[in-house]
Amino acid sequence: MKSFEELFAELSAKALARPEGSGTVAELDRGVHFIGKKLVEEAAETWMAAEYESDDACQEEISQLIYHLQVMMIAKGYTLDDIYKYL
Ligand SMILES: N=c1c2ncn([C@@H]3O[C@H](COP(=O)(O)OP(=O)(O)OP(=O)(O)O)[C@@H](O)[C@H]3O)c2ncn1[C@@H]1O[C@H](COP(=O)(O)O)[C@@H](O)[C@H]1O
Repeated sequence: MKSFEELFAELSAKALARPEGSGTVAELDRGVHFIGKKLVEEAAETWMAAEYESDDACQEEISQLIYHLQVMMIAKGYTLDDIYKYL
C-alpha cells in the first residue's frame, strides 16, 4: 500500500532511471495522447464500477485512475505543488 505522494515519487524516479520492464516508462514513451486515452478509459471504468460493481471493484478502478493521472502529470513535467496550488 502507498500514498498518493509515495506513488508520485516512485513514478518520477522510474521516469528518470527508466528501468527495464517498467509499464510507466512504456506509457510515458507513448506520449500524452495515449495517456489521455488511458485516463478517459479509467474514468469511465470508475463511473461504471461506482454504479454497477462492488466497492472493491470501484476502489481498484479509482486507484488505476490515480495512477494514469500521475503518469500524465509526469509526462507534462508537473510537480505535486503545481496541482496542489489549485486545491
Ligand atoms: N499502480 C499502478 C497501476 N495502476 C494501473 N496500472 C496500469 O494500468 C493498467 C490498467 O489496468 P486495466 O486492467 O484497466 O488495463 P487493461 O486496459 O485491461 O490493460 P492494458 O491493456 O491497458 O494493460 C494496468 O495494466 C497497468 O498497466 C498501473 N501500473 C503500475 N502501477 C504502480 O506503479 C508503480 C510502477 O510500475 P512500473 O512502472 O510498471 O514498474 C508500481 O508501484 C505499480 O504498482
